[in-house]
Amino acid sequence: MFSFFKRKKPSSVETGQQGSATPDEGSLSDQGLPEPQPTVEGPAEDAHPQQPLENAPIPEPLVEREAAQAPVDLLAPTALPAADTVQVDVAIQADIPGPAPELPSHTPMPTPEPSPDTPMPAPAEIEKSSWLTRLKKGLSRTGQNIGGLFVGVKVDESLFEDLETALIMADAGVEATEKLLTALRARVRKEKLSEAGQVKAALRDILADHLAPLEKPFPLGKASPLVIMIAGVNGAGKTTSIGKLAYAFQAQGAKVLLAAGDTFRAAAREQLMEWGARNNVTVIAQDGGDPAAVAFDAVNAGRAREASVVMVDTAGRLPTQLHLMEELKKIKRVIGKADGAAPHEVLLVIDGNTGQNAIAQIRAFDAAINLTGLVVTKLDGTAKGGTLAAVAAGSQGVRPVPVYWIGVGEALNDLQPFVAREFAAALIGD
Ligand SMILES: Nc1nc2c(ncn2[C@@H]2O[C@H](COP(=O)(O)OP(=O)(O)OP(=O)(O)O)[C@@H](O)[C@H]2O)c(=O)[nH]1
Repeated sequence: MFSFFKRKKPSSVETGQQGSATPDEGSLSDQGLPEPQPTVEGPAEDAHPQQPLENAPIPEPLVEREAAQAPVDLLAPTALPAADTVQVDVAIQADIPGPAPELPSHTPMPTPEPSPDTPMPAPAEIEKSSWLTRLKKGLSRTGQNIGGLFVGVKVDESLFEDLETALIMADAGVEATEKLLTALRARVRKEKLSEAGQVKAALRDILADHLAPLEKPFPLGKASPLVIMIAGVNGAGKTTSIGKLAYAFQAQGAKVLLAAGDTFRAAAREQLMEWGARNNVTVIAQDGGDPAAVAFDAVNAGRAREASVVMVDTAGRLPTQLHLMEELKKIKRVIGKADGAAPHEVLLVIDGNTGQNAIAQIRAFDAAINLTGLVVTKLDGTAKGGTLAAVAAGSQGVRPVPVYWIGVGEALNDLQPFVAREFAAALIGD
């Protein structure tokens, strides 16, 4: 549910003020880039006091919004803002309370007195173990299907046959399944493994090694601002992931700026603004118009404000919608006009429930915009998780694009870096 943004009525907007630099590629030709046009600042009334809003020409509707001037108390109960017009084509009140973010549940529990003999786990350890529990829970369907095969059985050919079926059912695909089972048979022979538990441990190691090439730390400090373009099919979790990443990057000390490049769906822009408010970061938005313009302005704004990260959201699209795939290529090209080395990272967000279709998505988006990484969401619920094994195997000609993060829920800390060993353990129910 989106909050209603209360329109702040700026007392004035500077006459003739233009909005975004147009992303029209004609005007962004190699002959010379247009000077980035001034943008309408969030708290515009202080900046441009000369002319009443009613009489002012409506500027090109670029909005640069300081998402929240007062830090948002993430744990505070949500006070619904007074419902008013949703307007983002002029300055928006900066201190609108957004809805409370989904935070890890904080159920008050009676705290037992720590015994002097019992070492207390460090907060980081608690956080880690809770993440692993959630990952395991998210992948429990596959975990039970595969892990259950090793209970009370002999190590014989029928175990391998059942494993083959379970891996295929988990969306691992034929290539990965064959590769994994060939390696497992060889290990069983070589090490003369006779216990089902030993075979399970061997499978976990082989799977972890198989997935390891997909594990890569995200190069947050590679450039400044690091421009990250985010793409994916409709509803994959792009905007939500951007919000979670903004939170995570800020926690690492980064200064984040967001670009509402999904100009197709108005609610997506508002959704991103909510995330901006929650994280207290600037959001560059435009009412309708060209997503490339928003991206272009955001990169320039990021540089001017010395942001360390600029994340550009884009509208969801299917690889079969060729004109929309062309639009995505254009956004990428125009970002490159604002900064020759950008976008530094091009991420595809994939819904973990998509199964083998994820492979087709990766192939198509990779061909269009040359992906640098994946974010796999919704590995909770019905996701089977084996798709990552298929990606690692280069199934159906897919390039094994690194998986930077995986998501197992809607809470802020439900998106975490992909760790092959943890994922492999969860997949086999360990
Ligand atoms: N269960 C679960 N839900 C998620 C996860 N990530 C995102 N979602 C939910 O998925 C839904 C769609 O997420 P969005 O971020 O709006 O997806 P989008 O890709 O930006 O959508 P479009 O802009 O329409 O293409 C929202 O309800 C999110 O809360 C996840 O890891 N687990």
